[in-house]
Amino acid sequence: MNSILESFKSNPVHDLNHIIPLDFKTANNLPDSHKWTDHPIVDPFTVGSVPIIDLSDPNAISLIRHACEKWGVFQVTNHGIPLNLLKQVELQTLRLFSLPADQKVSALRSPDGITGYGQPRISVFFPKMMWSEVFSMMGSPMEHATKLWPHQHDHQANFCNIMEEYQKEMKKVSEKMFKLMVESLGVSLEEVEWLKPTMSCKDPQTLLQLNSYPVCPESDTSRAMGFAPHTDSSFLTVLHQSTTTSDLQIFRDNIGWMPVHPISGALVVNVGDLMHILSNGQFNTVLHRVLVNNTHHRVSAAYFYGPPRDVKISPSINLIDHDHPPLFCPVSWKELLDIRAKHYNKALDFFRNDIVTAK
Ligand SMILES: C=C1C[C@]23C[C@H]1CC[C@H]2[C@@]12CCC[C@@](C)(C(=O)O1)[C@H]2[C@@H]3C(=O)O
Ligand SMILES: O=C(O)CCC(=O)C(=O)O
Ligand SMILES: [Fe+2]
Repeated sequence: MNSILESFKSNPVHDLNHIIPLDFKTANNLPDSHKWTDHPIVDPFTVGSVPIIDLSDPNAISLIRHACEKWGVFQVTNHGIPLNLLKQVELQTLRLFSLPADQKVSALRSPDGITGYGQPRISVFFPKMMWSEVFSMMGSPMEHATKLWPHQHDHQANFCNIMEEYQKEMKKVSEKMFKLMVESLGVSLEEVEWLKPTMSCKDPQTLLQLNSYPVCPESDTSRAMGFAPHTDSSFLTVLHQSTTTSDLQIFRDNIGWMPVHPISGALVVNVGDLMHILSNGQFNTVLHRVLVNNTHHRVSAAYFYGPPRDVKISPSINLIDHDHPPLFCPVSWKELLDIRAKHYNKALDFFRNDIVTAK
C-alpha cells in the first residue's frame, strides 16, 4: 500500500456531509451551509503578477529559483505537454462533473479512501462547505469510471485513456520541474538518493485530482468559497486551469491575495511543503485559494508530486552550514499528512527544529 493511502486509512472522514457534495445542478441559491462570513475581500489594486517562465529560456534555472524563493508559484510555457491533451482533459472533466448528482455519488470516495468523487479533503477543517467537487485518481480510474458510466463502455475507455495519458505526461513534467528546482538551489541531483537509477524501484508517489467549481447562483459570489486557503503538502503540484475565469489566488506576505490569471496552454507550478523543507526554507510553500463566479463553470486538474514511500525528506546537506542550521527534522510524506490530518496548515511547525510543539 502506498503511504498516502495509509495516512488516509488512519485518518478517516467520519461525517458523510464532508464527503458528499451539494447537488449543484438543483441549487438555485447559496445555502447557509455554503455561506462564508469572514471571507476577506480581494484588493483589486495589487501590483505585479505570478512569474511566467519559458522552459526553453537559457535562464530558466535562475528564473525558477527566483520564482520559488519570492513567490512559491510560477506558470510554465514550452513544457512539452501537447495542447490537445490539455483540451481533452478539460473536456472529460466537464463531462464528468456534468453528470447527474446520483451518478457521481455512485463513485463516491470512501471515508478512509483517497480516490473517487467527493468534496475536497480539507472540508473538515471549516465550519462552512466549499462550492466545489473533486474527483481523484491514482493510476487507472477504471474502477470508478464503470460506476460513472455503467452502460457506456466508450465513455469509460475514453475517460481512462485520457487520464492515464495525462498522468504519464504529468509525471514527466513534474520530474523535470523537480530536477530544475533542485539544481537551481545548487544541490547536486546525486544527493537525491531515490532519483538514482539503482533506486528505480523507488517511484515518486503521485495523485491526479480534477476540481470543479460550478456556476454560483448568488450574485454576491464573495460569500462563497471554491477552495479554502491551503498549501499543498507535495514537493510540487502541476495545475492546469480552464481559461474561463481568474478565480485561483495566491497569498503574498505584506501584499495579500493575488490572482493567478490563466494563460492558454501554460501550467501553474506550486511549491509544496516538502520542497520548502528540502530547500531548508529557501523556497516558499505557497498559500492559495479558489473563489467562485456566477457566469462560468470552472474546472482544473491538479497533479501532486511527492517522494516515494518511506523516504524521509530533510533540508539538503548542501544548504546547511554553521550559519544555516537545518530548520526541519526529517519527515516522510505520510508523517506530514498524518499531522496535517489533525493540525492542517499548522503541520509544518511540528517538524521545525526551532519551535517546540506538543505533539
Ligand atoms: C497526494 C495528496 C495531496 C493531498 C493529500 C493527498 C491526497 C489529496 C491531496 C489534496 C488535494 C486538495 C488539497 C489538499 C491540501 C487536500 O486536502 O487534499 C491536497 C493534499 C495535500 O497537499 O496535503
Ligand atoms: O482549482 C484550482 O485552481 C486549485 C485547486 C487546488 O489548489 C488543489 O487541488 O490543491
Ligand atoms: Fe492546492
